[in-house]
Amino acid sequence: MPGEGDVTNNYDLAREAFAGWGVDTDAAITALSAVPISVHCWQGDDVGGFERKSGTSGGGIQATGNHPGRARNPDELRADLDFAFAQIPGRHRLNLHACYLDTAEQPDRDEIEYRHFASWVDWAKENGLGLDFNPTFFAHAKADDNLTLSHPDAGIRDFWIEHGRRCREIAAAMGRELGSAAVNNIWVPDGSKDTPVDRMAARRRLEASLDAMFAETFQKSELIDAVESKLFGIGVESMTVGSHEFYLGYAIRKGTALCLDMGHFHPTESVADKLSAVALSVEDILLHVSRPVRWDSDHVVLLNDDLLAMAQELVFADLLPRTRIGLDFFDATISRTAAWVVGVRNMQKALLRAFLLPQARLKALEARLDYTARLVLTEEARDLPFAAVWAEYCARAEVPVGEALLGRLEAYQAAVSGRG
Ligand SMILES: C[C@H](O)[C@H](O)[C@@H](O)C(=O)CO
Ligand SMILES: [Mn+2]
Repeated sequence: MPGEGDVTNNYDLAREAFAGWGVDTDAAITALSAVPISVHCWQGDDVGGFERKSGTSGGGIQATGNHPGRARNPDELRADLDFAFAQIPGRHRLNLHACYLDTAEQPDRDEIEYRHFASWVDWAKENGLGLDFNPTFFAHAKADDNLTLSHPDAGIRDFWIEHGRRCREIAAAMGRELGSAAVNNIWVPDGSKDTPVDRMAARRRLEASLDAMFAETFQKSELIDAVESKLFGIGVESMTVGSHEFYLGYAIRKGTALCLDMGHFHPTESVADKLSAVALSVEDILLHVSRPVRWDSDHVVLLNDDLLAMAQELVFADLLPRTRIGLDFFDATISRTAAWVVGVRNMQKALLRAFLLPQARLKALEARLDYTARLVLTEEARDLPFAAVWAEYCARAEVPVGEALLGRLEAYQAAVSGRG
């Protein structure tokens, strides 16, 4: 039965098989164990958050489904995350949105402070996790026009600038407290349903608001600012103010990290291909690993060609030291904890496969234009026993694989499905 096989024996055979290709499996496991994945809190409750008052505007993003077991408060969300992290090998990070504050108070977005998130920091410390952060520029009455930082009304812009400014302070304090820089990622839903006539004015307003928000400087050891582009969203089909070109230019000029979300481009565009291109001009990269199905649908990531290509680029182009890997999907039709576990493990499996490829040999073949040998070896390498190396890594980390994993996921889901 999968998950109960002879892991050690399988691994010994796999180690030999990879050694025949000049690949060191133990080095690959060590490399993988050093890559943290930033796990998005919002998969746990369908992007709801824990504010006591919230607006209706969803910013064009939506979790669909009504599977039982949604976390209803910070304690339930942390319990779900504890469970999920226990099924995932390695040490990771939690990516928190500002609307997931943990307080009996009712601060508006422009009033939030570090103390409203202190319980998350305590929990992260206890569990050896890093934290990342995001201002929440949606689900609020002042975002109901699908305009925030680029709104023509200066009062609304100022409200959101203050929110973003406070989020940077909070993220920097988290980074300081945990001794690991927090990424604070800016995504705004701003755009236009129908064809606008003054795109330039909207983009100038967004740029000026970002500049105001980023005015205060922080140590890079505490805070990494990131900006996230998007092609379009529901309700903003004709123009997104923060398009890819807008933010690529902004990140280059202002020195922020660039966030590439796999769901935010035309379906035939490859984010894997973009990595090396933007890396020549941008120092830090943030990934939102997602799976668009026909649109930015945010499905759970599969171990598919897109993910394998992304991981291979990160490893082969040596981009891992300056890339933060975050996940961004939300599926409410399945167990939310299972969604996390499957998504994170798939990202790790993709990276492991990349570490296990005969990189130097393939690059040498390409450099001497031997595309035939490159093709043959790339295809033959697909038959190597990657699964045995993954199972060994999981065994060393004492996390389950196969049927054993399914059993744990089902048992946890059964335990939480009675939540109201
Ligand atoms: C909740 C996130 O901030 C959001 O998903 C954003 O990153 C995004 O990708 C919007 O489409
Ligand atoms: Mn995203």
